[in-house]
Amino acid sequence: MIAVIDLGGTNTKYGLVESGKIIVANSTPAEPQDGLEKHLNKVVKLINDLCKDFGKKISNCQGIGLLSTGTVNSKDMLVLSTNEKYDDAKGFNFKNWALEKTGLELRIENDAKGALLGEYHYGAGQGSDNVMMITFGTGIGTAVISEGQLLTGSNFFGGNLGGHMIVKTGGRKCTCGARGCLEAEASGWALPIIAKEHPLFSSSSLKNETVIGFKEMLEHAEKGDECAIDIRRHCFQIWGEAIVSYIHLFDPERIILGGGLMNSADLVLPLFEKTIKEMAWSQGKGLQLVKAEHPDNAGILGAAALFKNEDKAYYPLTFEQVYKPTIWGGELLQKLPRTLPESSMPIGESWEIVDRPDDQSRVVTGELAGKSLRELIQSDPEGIVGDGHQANQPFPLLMKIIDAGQDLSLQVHPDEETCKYIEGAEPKTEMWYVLDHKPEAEILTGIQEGVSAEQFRKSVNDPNIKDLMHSYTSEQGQSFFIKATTMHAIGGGNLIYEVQQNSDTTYRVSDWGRVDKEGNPRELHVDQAMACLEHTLGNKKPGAHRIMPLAFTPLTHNSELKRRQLALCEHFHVEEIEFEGAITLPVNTGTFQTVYAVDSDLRIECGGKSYAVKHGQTCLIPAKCGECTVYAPVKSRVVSAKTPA
Ligand SMILES: O=P(O)(O)OC[C@H]1O[C@@H](O)[C@@H](O)[C@@H](O)[C@@H]1O
Repeated sequence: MIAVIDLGGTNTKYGLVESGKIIVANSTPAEPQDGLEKHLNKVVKLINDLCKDFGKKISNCQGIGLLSTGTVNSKDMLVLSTNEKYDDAKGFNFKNWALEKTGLELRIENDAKGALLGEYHYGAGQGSDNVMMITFGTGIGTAVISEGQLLTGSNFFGGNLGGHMIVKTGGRKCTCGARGCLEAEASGWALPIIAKEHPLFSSSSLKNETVIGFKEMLEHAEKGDECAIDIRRHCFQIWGEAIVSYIHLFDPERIILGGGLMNSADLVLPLFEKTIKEMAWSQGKGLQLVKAEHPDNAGILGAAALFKNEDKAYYPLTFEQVYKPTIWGGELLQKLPRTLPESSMPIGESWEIVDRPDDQSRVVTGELAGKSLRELIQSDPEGIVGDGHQANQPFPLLMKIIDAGQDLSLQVHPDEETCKYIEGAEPKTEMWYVLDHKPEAEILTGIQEGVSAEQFRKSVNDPNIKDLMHSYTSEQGQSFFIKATTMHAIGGGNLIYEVQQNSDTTYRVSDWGRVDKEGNPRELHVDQAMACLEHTLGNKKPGAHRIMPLAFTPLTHNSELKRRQLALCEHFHVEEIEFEGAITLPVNTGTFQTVYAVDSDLRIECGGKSYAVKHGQTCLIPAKCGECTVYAPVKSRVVSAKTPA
């Protein structure tokens, strides 16, 4: 979502835009007399009020897109001159103001260029890369896009000052200081002057009008008023000739016409077309003359389009796996359609999504291929992870597949509280989803009720310590919630999908007497484990946190779609979705979401493109990704994880 401000001469428009759609827009009178900063602060407050309706704050936006009258240096975010509006805009540090006031990045552009950007991306300019826009309003604004780029020039007014093209040598004095500019000879602000100076004005019906604008001039001419007819002839001649000059200068494929004059488009367009035919090079062959599609809101859309480049980069991301050989690794992973690396020890873990100092997921497909998850988060934390995420914060979760050829150690992970007392410890709550298992494979989780911490510690070298634990026979599709400080061990013969807090802290109490080829045992961490345990047992919290499979709950009329919640805690929300055909994932939830393909290859459609997710692969849908539809050719399950709302 982008906050937008269009500082006009009379009114300031403001609003919220998401993916080229105006969510809400409003306007407030411009107050140049009170100074720019005061006015901008007021507008920020108004935008914040709009955000509240969506349960958000302005700081949740991706940035502020701002349009200003006058010449705008869009590289350094400065207004260079305003031509009599908001004198104090010149030299004002818009960038710092936005950062201090809202914490947001700001982009700024001239208003006529902004309106063209709006039409180019979301309106009458779509499909052409050589477009000019002319806005006939109080003044006459122009902007040019040539080969897909906004024309800038050496002083940022390239293509922008079409209203100040001199059309009459030694003509009327213009607001810009020159004489005979198009604006001075035929614009909204010049019309009353032109009328009053006209020799027939004293006998004209225009004399009775309090305001003489395009509308009045055209109406009176239509009724046969001689003075209005002559002014109309004069204006159309000048405008038509100016357009011919623009065609000769910029060679556009399409000219978009906007502003108040276009309320009479049916009259105006044929007259312009006639002049072009008579006077333009090659009679303007192939040139399209069109009316603006967003007469009132092109600026609002264009201000948001200043962030468009960042907007469009996201799509469902798949990553290279990071493999971890372990002493207990197995061979169930080999059943998945993937090539495993050669290794002297069997692969125990496949890290599917990871952002840790020593291990990084790297994107495999699309224009972000090769980028690490860290790089992506650093450049757009909220776009990848979700609202409020900071660039220096790691991805909150870690997803793994654990291939247990043998029993893993009997172990425990610390929680936030225990980590305060153990240097370097990181909290780790995890959940498991049994993907596959050998017959008789087991899971141990939770110490039996009534067993004291002391009794447990005395048994750490006893092979029968298993008897002090709850044990479960593995079942495909079964899930376990392993809250930090819960003692557990994954038994040999299990293939497990794990969603966990981003941590690598494990305290082993027993490795079942296992040694490596050289006869060395792995390190144990009994003291630290007991510190975690005492916390649990001391508080007499239940030891086991197994989540029994819940009854399937159909959520839609489509009885083919079944969802069940696997784990819901402060760190993650994991669910299993079973479906055949297509499901559309919710968009703009303020968080990323991951999709693991449990049973078959999947296809995800996003932004008109199709992305493959192989059976056994995890796909990350960034927070600011567009709408995604997941297709499964046959009845399939996915395990989807996200951070809770
Ligand atoms: O310490 P070992 O036995 O290698 O087991 C370590 C593994 O334990 C599992 O229960 C999970 O928590 C994994 O995330 C972890 O990597």
